[in-house]
Amino acid sequence: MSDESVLIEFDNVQKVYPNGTVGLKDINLKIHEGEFVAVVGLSGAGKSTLLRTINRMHDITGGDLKIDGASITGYKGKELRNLRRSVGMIFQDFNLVNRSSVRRNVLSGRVGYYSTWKSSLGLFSAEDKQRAVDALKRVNMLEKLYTRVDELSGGQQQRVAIARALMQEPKIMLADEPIASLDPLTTTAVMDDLLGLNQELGITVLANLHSVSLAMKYADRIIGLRGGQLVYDKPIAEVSADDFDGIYSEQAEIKGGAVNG
Ligand SMILES: Nc1ncnc2c1ncn2[C@@H]1O[C@H](COP(=O)(O)OP(=O)(O)OP(=O)(O)O)[C@@H](O)[C@H]1O
Repeated sequence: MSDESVLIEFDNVQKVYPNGTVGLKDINLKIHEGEFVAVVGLSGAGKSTLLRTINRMHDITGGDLKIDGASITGYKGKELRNLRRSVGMIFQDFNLVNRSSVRRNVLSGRVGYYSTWKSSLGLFSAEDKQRAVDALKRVNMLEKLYTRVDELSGGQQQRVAIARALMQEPKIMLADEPIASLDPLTTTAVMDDLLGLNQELGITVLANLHSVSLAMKYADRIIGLRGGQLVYDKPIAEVSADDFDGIYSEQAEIKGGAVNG
């Protein structure tokens, strides 16, 4: 793929947490616009850390991270707000406001575009109210517009979280173990939603997944982490199931022994 289509670039990225734990080590990685990348690896491999450096939920401690060719490492104030608007994120535990309605939760995805006082009073424009309806339609949740979030199933809540992230009009969607709390049926619905926004809206998706078979079904590229290092990176056409036997058994071996993290 051409270098012009590089959207996210990790250049020798390091992340050491304040307590000394190494989260990421020498990561060199280019993600292209429109890719659906699955990040696999055992627990503690650094998958969440990798995702969270992209929206600066975690600051890196070495190297550089670029989005659209610009280093985001020193972003503050307006630049940081703009970065966070352009990067949507969903989480394993959904992170919704349970006692509020679906509509209110989805509209809250738009707060990055409002002054604090307007959003705290719920003064959203007609255009944004329509945007919320459209986002909910996309994930088949419009009928729940006025339902309280705590009356929804896990899968429905994750779909609301996707709609909320879509309100930001993101270029990038980070999905941190998006289906880890869901049953197989709702897993398919949520993964199909992510695939839809990748293929239909052109949003670049990075999803941390424990399931290799889901990674193979949905992603067009798989990267593997172990002990904070990038140990695997292949387009889906070149991936074989044996690769994962290798990666996971090797990981298990190393985790039991030499490598910290
Ligand atoms: N806030 C933190 N402070 C210190 N260490 C942390 C922090 N967050 C994560 N770590 C450590 O960094 C390493 C990578 O963690 P990370 O959560 O990125 O892994 P992961 O692959 O996403 O794991 P999981 O699948 O369990 O979520 C682990 O050793 C973890 O304990």
